[in-house]
Amino acid sequence: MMDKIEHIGIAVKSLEAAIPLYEQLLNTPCYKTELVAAENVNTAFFNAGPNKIELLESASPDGVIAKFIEKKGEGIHHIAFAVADIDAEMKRLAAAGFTLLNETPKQGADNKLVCFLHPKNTNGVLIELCMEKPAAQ
Ligand SMILES: C[C@@H](C(=O)O)C(=O)SCCNC(=O)CCNC(=O)[C@H](O)C(C)(C)COP(=O)(O)OP(=O)(O)OC[C@H]1O[C@@H](n2cnc3c(N)ncnc32)[C@H](O)[C@@H]1OP(=O)(O)O
Ligand SMILES: [Co+2]
Repeated sequence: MMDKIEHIGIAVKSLEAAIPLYEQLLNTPCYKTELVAAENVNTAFFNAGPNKIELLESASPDGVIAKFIEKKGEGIHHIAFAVADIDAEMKRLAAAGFTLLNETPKQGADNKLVCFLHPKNTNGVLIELCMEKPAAQ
């Protein structure tokens, strides 16, 4: 089962410019920035009630965010749902015919394991599943 919307990802050209703007918009400070090297993105997070906003800036000119902005411009890039068991959700969705963009959960921001679903099977919306990483044994 999908739980709440964990965050909405927004592609921006410049975090330096977008962070103060979103701080003003949401009337709350950015609580963390993080480079997610595996995804080639710099991220910035804000709380919005029970949900979060994730700003995404490409960490290199050939990253997925740079490509997205080149094609579509800045804007909403993905919707992330919190899931309690990412392996079980990935199995369920693959069996239902969705296209998983990674076959095993991968490292996301904020100590999460994540999986993306191709937008071609989800009405043009890139979906992210994310699960809090279990504490190391
Ligand atoms: C840090 C982490 C976290 O929260 O923890 C994150 O969020 S990282 C967030 C950044 N990482 C990711 O997004 C990883 C998953 N994304 C990907 O693997 C890729 O971006 C794909 C979604 C497969 C697209 O890559 P691809 O090389 O195929 O790009 P492309 O430009 O040729 O796009 C193929 C088709 O998908 C569409 N397309 C591309 N990105 C899209 C998006 N974000 N939302 C909706 N549609 C999208 C294009 O317009 C195109 O449609 P047409 O064919 O109709 O022209
Ligand atoms: Co995300």
